Amino acid sequence: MDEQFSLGLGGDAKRDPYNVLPRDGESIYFGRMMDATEADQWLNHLLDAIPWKHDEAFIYGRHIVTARKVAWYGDQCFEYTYSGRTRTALPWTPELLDLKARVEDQAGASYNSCLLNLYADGSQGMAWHHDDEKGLGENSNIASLSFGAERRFDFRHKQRKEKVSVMLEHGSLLVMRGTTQACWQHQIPKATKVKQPRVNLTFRRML
Ligand SMILES: O=C(O)CCC(=O)C(=O)O
Ligand SMILES: [Fe+2]
Repeated sequence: MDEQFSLGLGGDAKRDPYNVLPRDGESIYFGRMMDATEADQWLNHLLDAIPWKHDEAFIYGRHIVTARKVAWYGDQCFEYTYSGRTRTALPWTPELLDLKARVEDQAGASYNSCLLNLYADGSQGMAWHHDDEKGLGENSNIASLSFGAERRFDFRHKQRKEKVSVMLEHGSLLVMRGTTQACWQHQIPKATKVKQPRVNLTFRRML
């Protein structure tokens, strides 16, 4: 083929959004929402400005402290309880509202809360789970924005045990919707070669 007609996808080429899941739900990977320079600025801002804290939980009566750090933001004084602890959301900052508006624009949905996760390096991950906090309702729409180290995100079908994965790039967006949470679990596996931090924001709508 003539070179001028070949449209190969280069390293940074923009791909159309696609559904990562082969069945039973929609998890749309939009790829990068911004260029690397802007994504770097967001990563630095979030690392500095968010009051990161280890998450605590009571599981089978035992006090657990996670390696990963978290923060929770939302519309006025949201409270939610999981693993035996009640948390109160911090009020939105102008910067988080800016990110939220851009995510809502891409996702075509609106959100009123955000859980932020900080993985210091590849020794930290998140075990298999689905997001089903009581306040989320059925067929919840969750938008996941990632900055920093590229990490693999795995889905596992609850019945069929089938697995699919997507690499979450710096500045990228993944939107989980439809029956994703009902039919699939997800995880961030540990990745021992990764030495850089990663920040993830999951925008949600609490009822
Ligand atoms: O860090 C991620 O990409 C996943 C976060 C996640 O699954 C959650 O917060 O429920
Ligand atoms: Fe999750």
